Amino acid sequence: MTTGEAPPRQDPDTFTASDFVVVANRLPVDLERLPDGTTRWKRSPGGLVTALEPILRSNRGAWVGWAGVADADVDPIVEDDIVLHPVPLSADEIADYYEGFSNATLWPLYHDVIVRPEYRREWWNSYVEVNRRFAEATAKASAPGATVWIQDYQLQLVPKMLRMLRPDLTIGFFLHIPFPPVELFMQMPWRTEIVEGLLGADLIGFHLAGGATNFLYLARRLAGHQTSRGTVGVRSKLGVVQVGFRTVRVGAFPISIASGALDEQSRSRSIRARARAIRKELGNPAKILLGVDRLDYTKGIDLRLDALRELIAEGRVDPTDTVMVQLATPSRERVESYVQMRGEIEMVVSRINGEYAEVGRPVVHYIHRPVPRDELIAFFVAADAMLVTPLRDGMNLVAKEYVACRSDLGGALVLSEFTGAAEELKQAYQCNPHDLEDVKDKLEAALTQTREEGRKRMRALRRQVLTHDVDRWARAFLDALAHEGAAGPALVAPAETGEPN
Ligand SMILES: Nc1ncnc2c1ncn2[C@@H]1O[C@H](COP(=O)(O)OP(=O)(O)O)[C@@H](O)[C@H]1O
Ligand SMILES: O=P(O)(O)OC[C@H]1O[C@H](O[C@H]2O[C@H](CO)[C@@H](O)[C@H](O)[C@H]2O)[C@H](O)[C@@H](O)[C@@H]1O
Repeated sequence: MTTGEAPPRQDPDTFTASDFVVVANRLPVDLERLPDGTTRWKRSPGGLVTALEPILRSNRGAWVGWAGVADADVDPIVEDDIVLHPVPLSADEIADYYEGFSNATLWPLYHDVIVRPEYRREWWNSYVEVNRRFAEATAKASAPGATVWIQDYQLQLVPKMLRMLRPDLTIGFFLHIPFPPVELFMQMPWRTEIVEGLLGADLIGFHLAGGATNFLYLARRLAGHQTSRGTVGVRSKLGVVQVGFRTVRVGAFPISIASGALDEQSRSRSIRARARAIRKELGNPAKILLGVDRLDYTKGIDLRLDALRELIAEGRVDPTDTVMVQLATPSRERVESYVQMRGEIEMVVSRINGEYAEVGRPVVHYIHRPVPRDELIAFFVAADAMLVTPLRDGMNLVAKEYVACRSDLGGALVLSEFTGAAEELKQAYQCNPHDLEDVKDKLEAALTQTREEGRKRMRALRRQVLTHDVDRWARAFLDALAHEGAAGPALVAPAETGEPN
């Protein structure tokens, strides 16, 4: 999407309702207020936007979402054939619904309680109120019989609210973050409301089969519905929940990237030249390590830095010819756990540089701002090892982007077992991020692999990423959503809940 300038405005009374509507907390672009009082649009952060933007553009649909700043009273706009419907949020709602319930309650709870979730009633009330506003905006934006695809943990009540407003719609829901183990989900004071909110959809998608199975168990136990039993397949063998006369289907659909387009971009002469220039600017080190993340405590940025520091201290990595680049997009900067984590990461960066850098030759280059797309691709092409070490991550598109950019079969991917991507990218150097020795060993293995070993692994990784792109993900989900429920598997009554299977 073109950004940087004010997009054309559209009279709110003249836009037509759409047959295909995506609903997400954020629009694909954020409104930015400049010091001189003018505004402009810039690409919003995160993998959800990376994945969905190309899909919506090719389907000429509508996108309902927040413009990223408080009280943005913006009319619907059209850009690249997508109608954008901004949903306004007040400063209090940003604090309570977005920073509070979404990112200080749900986000840590669904990411294995890496930090302690806070359960506050005023945050929940705001979450309900904002979900209602999204449901109403979506009802207005949708043509009769339209297909609506609701995204992610910020909007888990919208499926039920929307169904009550518009029973004519076909409603899909996709969760981009992990769905937690049952025993963690049971902490949530509003657990039944959330399960029932999601069950307003016709199809509920997760990245992994495990999340779908956990949800089926909760639909029996908390909402008292009959469900199918047994494993859910990947892009196949959906689970079912019988909600009165409605059948809700539940499945695993691992998300991906526009890998073909990225592969092509990364082969361009200008990107190759920029990758060489980056190496030169870094002082022509023998090895470049790269991290690319939103600055989030789930991403394990601190532990990859700890691993590097210990490898240097043990003489296993030479700081005079190894450079690490950590690109970190600012994220959720007013949430306390994010403030604290930023301080900790910046301390480790300074510590490594304090101990091992020479004047003009830092060991770790840390850039705390988003990098333009072409520049990011050049970094992927330049990096000898890509470090993806989250403690928990729904998918992690960065891992797939790196692989898509390595048509030269160079480079090596170090990948945490606790990412969704690890289920598909088996030939990466997979590590347990809770075991620092394991992270160090895998990092060292990645840096010392033979050329042949590296090529073999990268070839296999590329086969996976190039054949399973974001189009295939969207097609699998939308085909399943369109499919008129054929006879499903046998159902289990709520009384027989048993253990999560
Ligand atoms: N510093 C950065 N500059 C530009 N883009 C970034 C940066 N960090 C991450 N991104 C992009 O944001 C997306 C992150 O997606 P993903 O890895 O799935 O994690 P998440 O959605 O949790 O942030 C990727 O498309 C990645 O290229
Ligand atoms: O909107 P923000 O609060 O700034 O956060 C950005 C996005 O982060 C999360 O991304 C997730 O989706 C990716 C694509 O499916 C997945 O690869 C990654 O593992 C997830 O963390 C969040 O889920 C989005 O809603 C946010 O927009």
